[in-house]
Amino acid sequence: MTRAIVLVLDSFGIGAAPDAERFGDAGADTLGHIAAACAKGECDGTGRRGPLALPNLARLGLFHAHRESTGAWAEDVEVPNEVIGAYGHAGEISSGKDTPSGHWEIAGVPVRFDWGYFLDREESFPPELLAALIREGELPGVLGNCHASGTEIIARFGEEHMASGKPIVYTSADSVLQIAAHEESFGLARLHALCETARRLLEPYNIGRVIARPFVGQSAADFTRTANRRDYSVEPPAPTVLQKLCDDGGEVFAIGKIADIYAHCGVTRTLKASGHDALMDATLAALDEAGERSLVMTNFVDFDTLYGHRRDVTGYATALEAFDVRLPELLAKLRDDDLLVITADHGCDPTWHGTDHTRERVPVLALGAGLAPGSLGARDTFADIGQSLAAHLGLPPMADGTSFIGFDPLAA
Ligand SMILES: O=P(O)(O)O[C@H]1O[C@H](CO)[C@@H](O)[C@H]1O
Ligand SMILES: [Mn+2]
Ligand SMILES: [Mn+2]
Repeated sequence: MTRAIVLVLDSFGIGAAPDAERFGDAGADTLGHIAAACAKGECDGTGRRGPLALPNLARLGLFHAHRESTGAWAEDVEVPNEVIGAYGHAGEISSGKDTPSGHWEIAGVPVRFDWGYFLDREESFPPELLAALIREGELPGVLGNCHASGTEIIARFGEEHMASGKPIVYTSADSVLQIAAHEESFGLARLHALCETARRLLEPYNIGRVIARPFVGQSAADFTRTANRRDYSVEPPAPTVLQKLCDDGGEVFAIGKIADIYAHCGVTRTLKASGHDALMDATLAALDEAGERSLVMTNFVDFDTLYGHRRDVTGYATALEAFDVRLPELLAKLRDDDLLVITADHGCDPTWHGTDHTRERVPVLALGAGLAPGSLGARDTFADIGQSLAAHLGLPPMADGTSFIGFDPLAA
């Protein structure tokens, strides 16, 4: 039985990338800075205490990979005597540090072109774009029109939005246009339709994603975003390993945001779930069903959305530890020739300035498929994962990446 399981811990970087300076991110280190905050007791509180405890990820080689990436052990973490996984750290060759670029590169298709960006922090969108959105969406106007953190902007404009019917349109350092609107007063279906209109109007602007950001609540004090977020991504620029597997008769189980991120290209089954426990449950259920030549791929989004962008170090540490506790359930389901890969799509250091992603190297933790425990070293591109998946699943080689299947750390 040849199957592959890829878990993307959204935003879990393990140290600044060599080109981080270009992004204003030199020195960023999502894992390292979370561990340092835990070591100082800054993350003690409800539910957790003390140094960052990730014993299961550690046995797969997480802390070893982080040390190879940064040159130093994460502060006060317990390093296991024995590592069972093949571990490495990978840099990104895609031009951006956004979610689609990271995921597509993981699947063997780096983004070499430059995305369009709305760079101005205020009055961010071209007037003609907003005019078309207002006209086609039959809107009384829009609010926002700036760079913002999504929770902060609904607190700032949510009440005015409910009173006026004007949706909140904002962006970030990513190639993205986001629309926040109240699920009840504006309507969820109407928000989704508006995002589809925006997706069409953005054709000339080369923007990666439109994101619908519905929320509920009555006032700034209690507005809450819901799980009905939807991402409208453009299609990957070339067939990913997901697509190649589908085209070759295999199955791809896309769990959580995965289907949206790949614009539904190369997906045979979509499983939605909200929250990391539900995402892990869906992953385990998919593994029970997945047959020969299946890929099960899950995005654990809360690391990024609830903690990284919110600069919530304690929340991030707590979520990592909760993920680690669930990991043995998944390991118990692996068959001998399954390949498990745990990785990330970019960083989002919760101690960093601003609220954007950080350009970082990501962990590549691999288990199974006859891989010997030990270091896979520094990988130049996330596409090494896609190339390895292609090799493992019996597909022709991808154009990018170097497979680590059969890599012998002792010979390297
Ligand atoms: O601040 P929120 O709305 O969570 O948005 C963040 O999430 C988007 C997708 O990762 C990014 O572009 C960033 O702006
Ligand atoms: Mn992401
Ligand atoms: Mn993000």
